[in-house]
Amino acid sequence: MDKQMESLHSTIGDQQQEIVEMKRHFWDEVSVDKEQLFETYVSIMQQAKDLANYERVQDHARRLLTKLGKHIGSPYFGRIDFREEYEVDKLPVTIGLMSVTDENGEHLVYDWRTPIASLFYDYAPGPVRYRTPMGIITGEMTLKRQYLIRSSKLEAVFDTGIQIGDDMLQDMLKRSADTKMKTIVSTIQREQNAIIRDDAHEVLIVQGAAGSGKTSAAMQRIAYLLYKYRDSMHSEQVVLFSPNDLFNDYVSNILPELGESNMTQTTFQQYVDYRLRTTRQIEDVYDQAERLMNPSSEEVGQLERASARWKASESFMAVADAFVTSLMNEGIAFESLGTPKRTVITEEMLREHFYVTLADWSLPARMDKTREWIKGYLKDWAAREVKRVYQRFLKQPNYIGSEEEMMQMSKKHVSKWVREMRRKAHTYGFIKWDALYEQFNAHLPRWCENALAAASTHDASKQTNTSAEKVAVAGLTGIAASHVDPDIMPTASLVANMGEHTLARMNEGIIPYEDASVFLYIMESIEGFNTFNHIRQVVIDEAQDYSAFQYALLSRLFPRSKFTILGDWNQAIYESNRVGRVEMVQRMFPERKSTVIRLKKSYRSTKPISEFAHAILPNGEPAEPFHRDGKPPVVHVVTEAERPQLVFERLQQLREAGCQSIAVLAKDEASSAQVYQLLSQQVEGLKRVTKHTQQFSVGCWVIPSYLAKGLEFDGVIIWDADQEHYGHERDRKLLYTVCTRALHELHLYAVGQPSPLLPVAEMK
Ligand SMILES: Nc1ncnc2c1ncn2[C@@H]1O[C@H](COP(=O)(O)OP(=O)(O)OP(=O)(O)O)[C@@H](O)[C@H]1O
Repeated sequence: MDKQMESLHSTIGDQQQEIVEMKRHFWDEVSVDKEQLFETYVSIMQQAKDLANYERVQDHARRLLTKLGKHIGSPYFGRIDFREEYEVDKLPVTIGLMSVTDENGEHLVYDWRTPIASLFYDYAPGPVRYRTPMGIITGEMTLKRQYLIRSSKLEAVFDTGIQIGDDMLQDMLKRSADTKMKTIVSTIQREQNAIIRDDAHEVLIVQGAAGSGKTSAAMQRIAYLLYKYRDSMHSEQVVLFSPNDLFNDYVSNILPELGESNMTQTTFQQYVDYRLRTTRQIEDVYDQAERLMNPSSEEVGQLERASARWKASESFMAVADAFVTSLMNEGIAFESLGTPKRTVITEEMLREHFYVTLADWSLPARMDKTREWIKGYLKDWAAREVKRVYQRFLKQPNYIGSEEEMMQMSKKHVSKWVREMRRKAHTYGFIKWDALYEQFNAHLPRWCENALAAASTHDASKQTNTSAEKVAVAGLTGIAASHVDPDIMPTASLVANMGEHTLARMNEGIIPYEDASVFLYIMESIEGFNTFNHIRQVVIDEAQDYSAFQYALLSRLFPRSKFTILGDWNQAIYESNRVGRVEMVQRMFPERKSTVIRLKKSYRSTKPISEFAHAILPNGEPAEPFHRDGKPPVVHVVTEAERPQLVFERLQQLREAGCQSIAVLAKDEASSAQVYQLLSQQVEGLKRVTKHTQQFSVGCWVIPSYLAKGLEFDGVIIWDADQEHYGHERDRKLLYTVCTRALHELHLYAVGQPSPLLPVAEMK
């Protein structure tokens, strides 16, 4: 690698000299002589081509140099000796973060993503097989060895068995939590490797316990896919949907560290904000969480929680479908188009065109055709209007100028309004979208009845095996209708209350979070679904936080993409998504081949912390903790007055014990602000995370519980693990989520009675 870097340095240096020379003499050959015009042209083109070539080579050399520089301190981490069937000689295969070849092109180190390297992750010494583009290769692995090399120093060597050595993993897991996620390439576990290299499924769903390496596996998977399909797939064709900007920042280093460019990172909220045609403010998931945690009354809380739950479900999707189906015949509120003084196209004209002229077309086709009709109408209108304005100008004595100028002025005057109206038509501004969603809520019980009726038609058609059209009657997609569960349909009066409550929120100028995706789904069902065809791979992290509507939208948004979906339904802390299940996610991609992989082992926390956290969820998915010793979690029962001082002392103690990142987790935003105020005087460098925080640094942080999702800290202090804050059954998953953020130490503080959801722990 040293030799290669040296040679690259000199190539870059020599070429740089060449480029400077070429640029300096670029114009020397240029002749102004007309006779030599053609020769001049050829010479310039040739030079430009050479220059571009040099620059391309330079660019490549520079990138390679950076890569070599990055990996030279730790050029490999594994070795296997492999003897192919019917061969005599063993091939030693050294594995690292990048392939390195000698001057003859022979591999010195194999990239961890090469087919042969998969043996390292999948097998113990013995008979083995691996898949290559040419077919399956079988043979015997006679040695499997791991190296720990840091800063060009060999620190340890292990010969290992089935799993990638526990010693190595212990060493990795003992380290401190960083502000950025770590790569796990040298210790990828077999079941994680299956996720990383899966190529057979269009939708890969991973359900894994907290800390089981879902996010890590997904990141290495992207690096793997970018390597495998390097000729046809680029990083900008990969999109990551993550919970927030902070999380985006946390994982943003992985791909560059693995030598790839970063993918596009976004949040679903950003898409909704960009796309939803509303003048109201769209609530985000965090404001929703705050609202549901702190309702104005118990009654409102019950209603809002039920509403949020129901509005995320497939059953409710059937209700939205029923509403959209009804709009085929009537009900869309139109917005007239015109100038400030005159209406040009009235609501009535639009209604007539949409519901009579285009009655036989689908809704998206009607939208498109109405838009075109408006544009045509405006063209005729503009011609008439220009004449009218021109006549008016002619009659006005204070306008002076030639007839030509007057005509120009008239055209300019009219085209300003035409442009404005065309823009409105283009963005479907001829529909009163907010009014439409209000109408949906005003008659919610009616759409529920329609949905139930459609569902029974659907069931009947299924039983009698009648035509596909009948199934489609059940809803636009047919997916939702088949999963209408009459048992979870709220009663008619509750439904009416929910509708009214949403209307009241809309009157206050807000679209509640649980409604935003429903509204968008209705809007896109009418307009036609928006699509991004060039995207090849979509990764959805914290998948349990997405509703049926969000999946339905995402699957249509990326029609040509494969999906990697990672979630832990044990961490479904948002009320609006508790109905979500892995099976529901599969149903949302009916035409794509999908599979579910379960990760059962959790790596993040020490064994005592993992066991403590899992005992909070006795009915959750089972998880086996990786065996790493540590101190058991402690529940501290304290008085309110002494808590700040005790937590301060705990922070000091954790810092002295070597914890570099420590989080004090308070349940909601208000208490997190209060804790920050109480502690910031004493704790030097204390920082606070809010939903607007975009970046993370090592140190002590105060964080509202729900914002700690996906992150990890050396030490975690839970400020309010008491009956008052975590007293309800509905708080169980949140409590589990916050406890599983800790790598090495977990301390819970309770004023008065500790939370009844906690397992019996050491109390102080
Ligand atoms: N094979 C591995 N080798 C080394 N460390 C690993 C491995 N798998 C997971 N880890 C570590 O375990 C921790 C948890 O991983 P990660 O955040 O990917 O899990 P997760 O399943 O996404 O967790 P959560 O759902 O709780 O957010 C990280 O510190 C990660 O580096």
